[in-house]
Amino acid sequence: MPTVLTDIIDGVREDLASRQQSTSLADIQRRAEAAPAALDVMPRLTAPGLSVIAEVKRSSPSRGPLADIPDPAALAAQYAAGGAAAISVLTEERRFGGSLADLQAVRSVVDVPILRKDFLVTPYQVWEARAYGADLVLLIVAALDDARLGELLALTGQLGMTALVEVHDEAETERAVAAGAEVIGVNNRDLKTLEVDLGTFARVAPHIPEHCVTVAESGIRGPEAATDFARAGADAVLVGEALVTGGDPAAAVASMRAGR
Ligand SMILES: O=P(O)(O)OC[C@@H](O)[C@@H](O)c1c[nH]c2ccccc12
Repeated sequence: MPTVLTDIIDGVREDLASRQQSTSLADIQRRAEAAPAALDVMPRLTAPGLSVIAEVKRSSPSRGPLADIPDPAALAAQYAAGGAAAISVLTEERRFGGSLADLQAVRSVVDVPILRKDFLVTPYQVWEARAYGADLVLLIVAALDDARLGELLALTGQLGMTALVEVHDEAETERAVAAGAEVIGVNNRDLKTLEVDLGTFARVAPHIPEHCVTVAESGIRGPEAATDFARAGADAVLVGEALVTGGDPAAAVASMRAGR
């Protein structure tokens, strides 16, 4: 049955096919191997207090255009100044207005770990993430079967990166854990319908084992909400819209970190 998620992935696969025409897998692998080693995000995510993963996000299918962001590197530098544990850069073009050029631009100015936020369904995209300087990749359980999830998770580790494995319910959490996920993000937004239910995190988080890092994602408006998620078990929050639409991104990140 087609869902918003399958529609997005259809577009992602088309764009991927055209990139693969101009850059072979061997070429992208060479670039990945020549890139400086990936940064280890784990010490930052397991440090005491609430970590903030701050997102560079221009628009989204559910909310439409959010912010122009003519200079994603400047925004990322502000996030870093506010103490972001990692910076998420959307690279999906059609629905989120992102690009690999944004990832590259952010990489050139910050030395905090960077997450490639996209709909990764093939090994090529994982190599590509590393070639453009990513330290983490998003793997969405709802978009992958068990074999693919395991394959992409293993490749991510081989390339020295960390996977943020995204779930939305208990069954997906079990699949993520069985695949060996170490960092699990609970998305409050259902990617099949785009609806946000802020109660999702509190329902799903108890099913995440203690040894995993737990991230609350989507719909987090401010420091009070961040504190609520921390109390409900989040080690980190992933925030986009509230940071790109608020006045002072560095101060906004800092205030969310204070919520613990
Ligand atoms: O802008 P928000 O509501 O703060 O959400 C950020 C992030 O959680 C959201 O962008 C996101 C979570 N999972 C995703 C998967 C694909 C694209 C985007 C996302």
